[in-house]
Amino acid sequence: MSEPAPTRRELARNAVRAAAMVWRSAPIHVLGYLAVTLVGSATPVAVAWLTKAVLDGVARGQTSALLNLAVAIAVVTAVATAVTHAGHYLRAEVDRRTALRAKEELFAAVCRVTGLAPFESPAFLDRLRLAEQSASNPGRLVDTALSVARGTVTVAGFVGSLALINPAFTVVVLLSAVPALIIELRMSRQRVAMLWRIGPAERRELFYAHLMSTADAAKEIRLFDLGAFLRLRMLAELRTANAARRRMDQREFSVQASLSGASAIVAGAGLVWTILAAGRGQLSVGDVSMFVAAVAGVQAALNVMVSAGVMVYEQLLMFHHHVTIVTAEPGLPASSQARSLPPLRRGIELRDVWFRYGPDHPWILRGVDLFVPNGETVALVGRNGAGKSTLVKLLCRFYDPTRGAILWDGVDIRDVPPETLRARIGAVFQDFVSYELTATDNIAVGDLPAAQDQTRIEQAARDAGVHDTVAALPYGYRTLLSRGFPADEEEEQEQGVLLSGGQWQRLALARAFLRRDRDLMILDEPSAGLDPEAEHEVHSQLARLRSGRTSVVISHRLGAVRDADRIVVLTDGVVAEEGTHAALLAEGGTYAQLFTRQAAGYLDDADTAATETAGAPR
Ligand SMILES: Nc1ncnc2c1ncn2[C@@H]1O[C@H](COP(=O)(O)OP(=O)(O)OP(=O)(O)O)[C@@H](O)[C@H]1O
Repeated sequence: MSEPAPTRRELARNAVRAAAMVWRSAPIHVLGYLAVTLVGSATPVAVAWLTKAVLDGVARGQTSALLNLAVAIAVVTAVATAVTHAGHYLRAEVDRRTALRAKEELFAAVCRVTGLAPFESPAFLDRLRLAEQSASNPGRLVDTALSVARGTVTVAGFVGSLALINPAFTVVVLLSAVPALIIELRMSRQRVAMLWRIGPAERRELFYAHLMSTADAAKEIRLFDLGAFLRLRMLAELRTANAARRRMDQREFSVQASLSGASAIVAGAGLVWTILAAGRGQLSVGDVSMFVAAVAGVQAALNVMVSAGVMVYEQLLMFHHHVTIVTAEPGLPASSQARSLPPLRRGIELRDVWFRYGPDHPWILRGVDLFVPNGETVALVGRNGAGKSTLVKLLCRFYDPTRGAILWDGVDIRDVPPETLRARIGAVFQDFVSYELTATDNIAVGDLPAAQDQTRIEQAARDAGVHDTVAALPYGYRTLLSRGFPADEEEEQEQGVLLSGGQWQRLALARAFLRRDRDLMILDEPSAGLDPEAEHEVHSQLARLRSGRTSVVISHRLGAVRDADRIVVLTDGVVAEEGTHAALLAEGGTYAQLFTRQAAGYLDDADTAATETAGAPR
């Protein structure tokens, strides 16, 4: 798996973008860093000059000025130390500020993604990981750019001296850096491509490591004794990634060894020429020593420049992942004529909706025609995998139908900005999220602006039947619902608490109650984790909430949906049956079969109980 490398033009644009980001994030610190770097590079020269003056003074016997010179050397040395420390601090601050901005940009873009498909795409997830990595140390760009600048100054300084002695050889030394640059650039492209290739292995390694270190999986891992199995898998992924990195390092090592050999040959040839010229009396001993120093200086500086240039290039290749995500379209195709969405009046229609999760996936919906009238409750039932949750995801426009359309009072929902549509929907999803936040926050996420009002939160909790539970927590609504984080020190909470599955389910319901004023309420298995009494209570509450509102309810507990205005049975990707509970029972189809089987299960239990009671010893 590889991906096309960015073009030169794209890289140039990325360079400007990266420089602008570093500059905008920390202009003062960047300037400060430049200043201390310049001062830092000037101090050795100053010390050298001052030392020379001291030595000359000693030689001439002018000891009166020596004290001042000694103080000057001490001051310059102190300045050199101070600017080194200041440089470290400023560089770290540039890193921190730029990383903050890069992360802000990156995750704003991630949150802008409108559909769910990218989060199920390995390419997107790999890119996101590399983009995060590229944001972790952006100050390196400044450093490497400075190294290039410093190298240029050194090269310019030595090239002058070298050219005076042997102009032709100067050209040879300079040209010898060109193949090195080309080869190193190719290596850095290969390195970035290698990082892309090992992305899935590294993500799997993280996945196994995460599994082994979180409470969610701890029970099963211990009961099924999965520790060694997961650890070995994690290590296998790490070995795969290491092997790819090692191969790359070995290739780089052999290339760099060859390049060093080539530089040594160039330098050696120069030295031979110099010695011969000195032998012929064309060069003095001083010229030979200058020549040797200048060749070494130019080669060392060119090396630094090439490595720094290559590092900038590599960083820009990595930064390309950041730019790709940040500048990507938000996902679902946007209509050219975005329409507003008036409150629902007539209803929502699914017109010949076909859907599959990808071109190589099976069809899940195969031409669903369905009308959800305004103010009515439609219950979706069907066997596992029939496509009920998928249909609900299409209603929220997490995906677009592959064929057909969903119309909201006749308006195709693809013509409406997704956030406008979603603002009109309240939902409890089958796989709702248990946020490791306080109880208040766990409810407030249902409607953040409205949730400023604590009484609304408490009312939603009351409606969901969870108020008493929350109020009885050690810190009431402020209690942290997690044991994985230290609780709020200001509140003097020592550690958070955990809720039971059914209590979490009720909190998720409270979130939905906070959005009770929305046009469409989606309830996907809203009572899955509740005990029978709680289920009855919640369904009665939901029935009150739904009354006069449009809702789509999914439940395998058919007793809970029998009161729906319309029950729709999904089978093989189409609406197989539709009607009221009574009508569908009378029809004697799939619904009647499912319902009677479920009811028989309850009856069997009752019968057993009755038999046991009857047969109990008198
Ligand atoms: N994100 C996804 N990518 C690929 N396939 C998916 C995805 N989500 C669901 N599926 C597949 O779509 C089919 C329908 O799943 P869906 O969750 O809609 O069924 P359901 O009727 O809600 O089932 P259940 O009653 O078990 O909750 C399943 O075969 C499932 O494997």
